[in-house]
Amino acid sequence: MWSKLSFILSYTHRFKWWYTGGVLFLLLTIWVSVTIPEYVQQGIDSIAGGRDAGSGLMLRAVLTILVMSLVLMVARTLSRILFFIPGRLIERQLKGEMFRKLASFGKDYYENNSSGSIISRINNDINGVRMITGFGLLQIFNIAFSLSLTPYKMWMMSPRLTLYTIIPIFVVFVIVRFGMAYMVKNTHLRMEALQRLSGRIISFLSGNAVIKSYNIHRWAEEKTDEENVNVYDYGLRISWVRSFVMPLMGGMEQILKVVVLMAGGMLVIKTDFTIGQLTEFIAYAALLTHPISGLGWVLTAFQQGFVGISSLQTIMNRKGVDDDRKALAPEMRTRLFDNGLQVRHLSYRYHNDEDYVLSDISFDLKPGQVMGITGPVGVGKSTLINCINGYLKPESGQLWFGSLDAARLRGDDIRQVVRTVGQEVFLFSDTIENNIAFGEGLVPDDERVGDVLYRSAMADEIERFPKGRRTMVGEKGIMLSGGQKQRISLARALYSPGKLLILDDVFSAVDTETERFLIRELFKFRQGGLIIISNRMSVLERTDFNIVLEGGRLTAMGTHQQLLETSDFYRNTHDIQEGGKR
Ligand SMILES: Nc1ncnc2c1ncn2[C@@H]1O[C@H](COP(=O)(O)OP(=O)(O)OP(=O)(O)O)[C@@H](O)[C@H]1O
Repeated sequence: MWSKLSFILSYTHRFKWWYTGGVLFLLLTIWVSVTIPEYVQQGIDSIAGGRDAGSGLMLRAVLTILVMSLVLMVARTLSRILFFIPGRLIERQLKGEMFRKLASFGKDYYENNSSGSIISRINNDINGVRMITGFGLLQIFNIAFSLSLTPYKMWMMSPRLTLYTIIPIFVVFVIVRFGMAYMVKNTHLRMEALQRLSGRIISFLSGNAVIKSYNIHRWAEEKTDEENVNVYDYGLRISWVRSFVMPLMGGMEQILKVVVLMAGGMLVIKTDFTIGQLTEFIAYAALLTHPISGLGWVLTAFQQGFVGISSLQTIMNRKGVDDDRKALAPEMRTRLFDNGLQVRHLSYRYHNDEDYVLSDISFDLKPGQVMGITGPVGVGKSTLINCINGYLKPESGQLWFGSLDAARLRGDDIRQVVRTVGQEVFLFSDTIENNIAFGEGLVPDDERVGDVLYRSAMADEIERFPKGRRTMVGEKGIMLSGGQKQRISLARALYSPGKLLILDDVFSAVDTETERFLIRELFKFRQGGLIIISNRMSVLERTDFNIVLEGGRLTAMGTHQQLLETSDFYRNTHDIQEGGKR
């Protein structure tokens, strides 16, 4: 509870002057609201007093009510503005902070949380915080002021009549409380169902091509509908409560009026009360209904908001993969690969309870060298390069950049000098040139873009697009072929080169001629080191040396010629490919 309150306070205190202004205008609003009935009473009683005695008084009362109503309107509007804007600003800040935090998590977080559910949960949770810090706080002050001033005024007029009004208010409050508790439970269930639904929809939309090619629309629709029905069911329950509780509020105002009219009417008959006083009392009773219904709403909003806050806190308190690592000074960063890379007895497993994917791997890569990695499928080639580029964290002492232990380096420091073109290419829904140049400033450099497009063997193909390099690639690059996407991804790495370039099987989707061109260009212009994962001999025979991975172990290392003699896997692959050529 306290941690949640301090979470709210840590954001609200940044806007304390907004809230202070809001509270002052709210006080003015409530003071004017409870003062107007006094003038109504004066006006009515002056009418009852007859023309001579009353007309002047009545006119004065009417004018005062008019002025006060104007003040009320302005003060109420300002009080709302001063509470709502901080609520929205806090929502904006929180979304930014959450995005930064989520971006700092490693792969393990995303293995257990689908992006659909993360987005939906965060939106829901942050909405809850906005409700609390905006309308919620306004209501709390509103209720506190109204429930102290209005009953006081009523009590001063007639303690007995005040007690009569409390009974229906209490009954309705209890009903509202139970109704709201039921609503909170269902809102929570609905939120969870919505998260699952968003997760499914996102996954089905990204796998739309598979759904179409296997003609499994019905299966996807049924899966989606399962959750859709849940969202509908819970939503319906919430609507039922709303349809019952909200009219109850309106009803309560009428019940109160009847109670006050009956009990107060008796007082008027006994001449203990004037007609004006009775009208004033009825106005107060009506003023009470809103804060009481507001109380039911506030309790629910806070309960719901607190659930959201604890889920946000879980994310906020989770450490990013690099939180404990110190950033390198900029000059150290740029010289990170100056002494090459040393891998020493590297072993890696994804989870503590699983077998090692990589075992006891050692090799050196000097600046300027080209190294090939080859081996059967699933032996840990991508895992190895993800250890080198800092996405995965090897244990201390197993991977070094000169004298710097990679286990102590931040991933972004490593990736400033190590560029990777992976198997899975991601393109943003933007133009080709922006997809290439996004890492460096907002305006792509025409000449450099042209140069890297040529070196990635994309220049001719792009000329044929209607808008050339300004062609939009569509969601995730949908309008490009697999090979084109890979080469744009290569162009991206060449546009802002690091000191070590890693290519994970990027030649798999290109023809032999394009492959030859790409290799020639890569070797001609390479800066620093180059690691290429490939099983193609045309690539491996041109490197300085290659390593062969089998079953997570390094089974052979050497030049193309050496490996033909020492590695069975290498020789077999060579023979098969040579056989294919004949
Ligand atoms: N995030 C992960 N969590 C758990 N296991 C994983 C994860 N990623 C990969 N693996 C496992 O690690 C092993 C090696 O995978 P990796 O992708 O490194 O192989 P690879 O040699 O690059 O395969 P390919 O040639 O098919 O690209 C596989 O058995 C795979 O199932």
